[in-house]
Amino acid sequence: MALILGAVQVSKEINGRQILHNISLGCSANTRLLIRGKNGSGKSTLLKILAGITEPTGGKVIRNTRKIGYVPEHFPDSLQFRLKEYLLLTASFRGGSKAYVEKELLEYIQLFSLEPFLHTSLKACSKGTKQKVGIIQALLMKPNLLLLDEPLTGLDAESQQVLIQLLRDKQIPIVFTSHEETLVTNMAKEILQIETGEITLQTMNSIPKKLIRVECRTREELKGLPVSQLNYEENVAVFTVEGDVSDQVLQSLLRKNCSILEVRELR
Ligand SMILES: Nc1ncnc2c1ncn2[C@@H]1O[C@H](COP(=O)(O)OP(=O)(O)OP(=O)(O)O)[C@@H](O)[C@H]1O
Repeated sequence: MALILGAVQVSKEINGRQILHNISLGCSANTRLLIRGKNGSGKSTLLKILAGITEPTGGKVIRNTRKIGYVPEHFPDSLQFRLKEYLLLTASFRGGSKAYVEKELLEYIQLFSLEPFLHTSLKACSKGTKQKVGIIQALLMKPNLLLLDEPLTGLDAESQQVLIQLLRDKQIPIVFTSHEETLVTNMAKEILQIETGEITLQTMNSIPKKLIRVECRTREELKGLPVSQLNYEENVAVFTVEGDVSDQVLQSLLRKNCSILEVRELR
């Protein structure tokens, strides 16, 4: 699969202190890579290097796209804009029709319940609201790769679910850091563990399979879906799907007007 982003033996030294040592990784279309580690282990520094915000002092980064959506851990404090004004401005850099950009922005505003804050100055916005602005800003540019530093931090439970769902539907590679278990179980396909700037573990993460029970008129409705252990009787189908495709399967069934009767994680 084509490489979209790669790090080759990347190191970073700041003020004579080695922050990262020989980190290598690669991202292709299906990547959902979680960078995990204790506070101060070097996760944000690595993400900044991947995003091109800061340069490595050793090794190199290969970027085969220029459309990288980067969401920092902390939204900048010094911006002199109001919320909607800022998002419209940043979205305008992407080009294209203004009406289309506004429509898309409106959808994100509704999705993240930002209506009450549209004309609030960014400086006066809460941490969670600023976090949403950072996320929407990155998504509006239609990136080919997302780099997210602690994306769930500061978001309320409902907005966390909205974001997880949005990200799971994206067909682009996503590299993220998180201390939250929800993102580990719902999104990470691979985990890269770093401790004091060094990779200590690189592993695959299996998202639990799901058992789905659904009412549908004919067995044909299930044709072409990646389901297994299918049992169909009297308009009710019971089957299992891999965790990472379960959302797509559910959406496809809903589009066919099937009624979802049960969705259960299989551990
Ligand atoms: N600009 C800088 N100047 C000096 N030291 C820095 C700088 N940026 C990062 N560091 C140091 O590098 C180390 C790694 O920091 P980094 O922010 O990457 O950690 P992290 O794993 O993201 O931590 P957290 O989980 O707390 O967000 C820390 O010891 C930090 O103090």
